[in-house]
Amino acid sequence: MAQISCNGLSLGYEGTLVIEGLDLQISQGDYLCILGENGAGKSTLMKAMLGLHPRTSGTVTLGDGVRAKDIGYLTQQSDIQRDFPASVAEIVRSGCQSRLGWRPFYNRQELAQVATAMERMGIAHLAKRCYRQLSGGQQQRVLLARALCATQKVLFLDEPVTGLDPEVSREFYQLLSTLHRQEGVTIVMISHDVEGALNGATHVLSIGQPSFYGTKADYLKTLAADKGGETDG
Ligand SMILES: Nc1ncnc2c1ncn2[C@@H]1O[C@H](COP(=O)(O)OP(=O)(O)OP(=O)(O)O)[C@@H](O)[C@H]1O
Repeated sequence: MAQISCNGLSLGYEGTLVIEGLDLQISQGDYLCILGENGAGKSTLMKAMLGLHPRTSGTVTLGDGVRAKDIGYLTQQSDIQRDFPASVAEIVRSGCQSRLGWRPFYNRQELAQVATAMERMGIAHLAKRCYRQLSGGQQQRVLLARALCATQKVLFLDEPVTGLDPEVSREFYQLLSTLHRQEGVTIVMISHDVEGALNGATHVLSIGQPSFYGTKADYLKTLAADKGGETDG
């Protein structure tokens, strides 16, 4: 059973459609890379799958025990977020917030989860540091640890390596691959860094021209065939 299914999904803003009739199925252990030009509708699709953007038509169905609040979401960072005056531990802890309900404090299990997430992301030593004083790569690790506190199942990442240098990006992809391979976390990532992002991916969705949805192996075959066509012609 799929964790997330989109059927005939169309999305837009004020009468303008950005995505039309999309069919998609994401299952446990998939690593889906979403590609497309600026403005193609990638972030809008991610928000719609999280229930944060209204559908124009079609359906988004969550299954296999996944609810929207079980999805860890690492959004594109704005300058205001980068400048947030909180400690690393506070930011990571806020990943548990959706489970707090009316409780005023985090429980022992949640605090243990926060500590584990920081260990796994290699940022435990930064716990008391102020978030806005960290480097871009450290900040992304903090946000990934935060997203991990929200989920053990599914991670959504919107352009997570934007602004990071190639070495730090590589480390970040390695962290994601470890979560994917060793812990079976489903990963859905939007990226403009096609080469880096495709490395660990199992599936590709390309929105716009050319559009594609399928396994990475089939995507690479399509690309090779297109290139062959170009040289033949
Ligand atoms: N709040 C909004 N109101 C109106 N139009 C919007 C709004 N947000 C996005 N759009 C438009 O919808 C289209 C899709 O935007 P979206 O952010 O989903 O694209 P994207 O593929 O994620 O782009 P990028 O790669 O630049 O992040 C764009 O043309 C954008 O201008």
